[in-house]
Amino acid sequence: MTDLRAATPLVLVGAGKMGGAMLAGWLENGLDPKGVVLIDPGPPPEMAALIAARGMTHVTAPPSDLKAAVIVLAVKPQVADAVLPGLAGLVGPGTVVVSVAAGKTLERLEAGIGPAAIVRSMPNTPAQVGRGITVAVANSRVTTPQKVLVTALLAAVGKVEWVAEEALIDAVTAVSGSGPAYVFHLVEALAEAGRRAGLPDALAEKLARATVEGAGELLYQSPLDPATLRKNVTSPNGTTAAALAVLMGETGLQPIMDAAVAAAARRSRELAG
Ligand SMILES: NC(=O)C1=CN([C@@H]2O[C@H](COP(=O)(O)OP(=O)(O)OC[C@H]3O[C@@H](n4cnc5c(N)ncnc54)[C@H](O)[C@@H]3O)[C@@H](O)[C@H]2O)C=CC1
Ligand SMILES: O=C(O)[C@@H]1CCC=N1
Repeated sequence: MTDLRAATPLVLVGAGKMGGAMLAGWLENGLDPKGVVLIDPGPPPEMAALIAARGMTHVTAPPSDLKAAVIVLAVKPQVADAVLPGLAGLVGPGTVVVSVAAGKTLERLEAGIGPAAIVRSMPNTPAQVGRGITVAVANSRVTTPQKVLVTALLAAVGKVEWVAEEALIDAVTAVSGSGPAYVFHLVEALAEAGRRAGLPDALAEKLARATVEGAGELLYQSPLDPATLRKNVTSPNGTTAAALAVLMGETGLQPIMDAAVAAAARRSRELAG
């Protein structure tokens, strides 16, 4: 288990779906709830329950008497600019700010909060079960120990990759940040196709869900690459081959995925503000 003691006091700004998923993962991994301060005027009910159950400090505005070790900014990009100046007082000489806000550039973040060590990162919600992946980029003020600390924090909820080129984060957002939604939609679409093929509702849902769960777990545990795993399902001239002729055809999944990822990356660039 990662030692997260150096990450406190940790101020989490925005304890919604992403901030909450990371927090749940950190608590699972031993983060001391007494070292956590949550700033959120309206957390979702399940988060409010977790805050109460674990005795975390919950405020609706930044406290004036605290210097944070880590500030995690997990509010919507559209409210980040308004929130950042109010967080400046929490920044001390050792503080590192970690933003998960889609689109918000390091330059824009620093313009809001003032001179600070800042990491722009893109996690995803499987962080909640310790199976996220986060890609991060640091500004020039981030020290090596701060990078080690942020890596420990992010690694507590999944895999971590650092990039030197900030522009890559828009494509990262489009692939892994938003990606879980594409997979969940695949479950919805597979279930719907099953219903249209005559399966009862509950069975169609159960089959689609279990198939994606199982395929994901196989991918996780297997040393084989996805193409080989796919080929292992595909008998020559069998049922899978018939389906893949559609999915891998000219109007199949690849052009749709290309368009979806391009749209998400474009939106990430727009969200810079
Ligand atoms: N949901 C996801 O899968 C991912 C989200 N992100 C990023 O995470 C950020 C948050 O997104 P979600 O968690 O999905 O949104 P959300 O709406 O679930 O959570 C945002 C939280 O911020 C709180 N909030 C609003 N105004 C605030 C303020 N002035 N001060 C403090 N807290 C305030 C809200 O009450 C809410 O609990 C966004 O910037 C998004 O781009 C990044 C990766 C994945
Ligand atoms: O949809 C969004 O904008 C955020 C960023 C990645 C996932 N959710």
